[in-house]
Amino acid sequence: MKNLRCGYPGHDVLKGISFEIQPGEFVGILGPNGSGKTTLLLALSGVVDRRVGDISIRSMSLESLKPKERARCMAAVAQDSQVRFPYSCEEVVRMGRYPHQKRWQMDTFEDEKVVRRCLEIMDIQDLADRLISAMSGGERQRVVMAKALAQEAPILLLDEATSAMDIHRKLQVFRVLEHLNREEMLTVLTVLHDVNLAALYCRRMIFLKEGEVVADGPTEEVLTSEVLETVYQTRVLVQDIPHTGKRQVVFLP
Ligand SMILES: Nc1ncnc2c1ncn2[C@@H]1O[C@H](COP(=O)(O)OP(=O)(O)OP(=O)(O)O)[C@@H](O)[C@H]1O
Repeated sequence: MKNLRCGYPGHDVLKGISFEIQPGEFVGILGPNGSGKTTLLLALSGVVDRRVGDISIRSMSLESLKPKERARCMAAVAQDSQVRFPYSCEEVVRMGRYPHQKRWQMDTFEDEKVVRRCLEIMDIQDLADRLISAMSGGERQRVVMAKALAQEAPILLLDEATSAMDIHRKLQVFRVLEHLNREEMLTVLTVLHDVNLAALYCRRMIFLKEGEVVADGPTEEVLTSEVLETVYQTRVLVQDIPHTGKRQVVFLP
């Protein structure tokens, strides 16, 4: 992403953002409400048009990719992934295979295998026949995550994709993502409000404020009280936790 300016009619949200992400990185995008995190992911997915600047993926400009090619490159989970029709959970996960299929093509053995695997790794086999419209928020998020993984794209964009899950489920999902990231080179770019969850799994963090990057680097370098107090205007205590080797943040009242 090079010098990207974009936003909505009448106002630019991102004010000249540049960064490069290498295959196999696990990156957290953090920042206050309205700082432009969702807009950044929407620009990367090609939903919000850029006004100035360039976005390229594997040396190809985003605009040169056809929708199905984009979907084979990147899978995305939106902040509020509502599925308004009464599809079963399995049908929703199956939709993730669409970018790999030709028109009118029946599901192949490979499609079936991938759908089974994604139901299993998101631990939703028991929900397979349930209607997505009749699921809890956290259950629905696991289904939508399974659908994104079924796309088998090398890049995964997540926008608060685990926000409705309990802590056990959040950690379970992030452990799966970490495994796919390390073993299969899945590149993960995730918007998160939970700084401590990000600190456990993201090896790089990009902090946005008012549409600009205020810090970008390895987690151990940018997750500091100075950066957090600048970004969130809140006093914090940053600690390195023994046994885990991870850094965690306490927000002070
Ligand atoms: N469809 C839209 N039309 C006009 N303005 C929008 C639209 N969507 C978002 N905005 C505005 O753009 C700015 C950035 O929004 P964005 O959703 O990218 O922020 P965010 O960092 O993801 O926030 P949050 O943490 O609350 O999800 C905000 O000021 C918001 O009000």
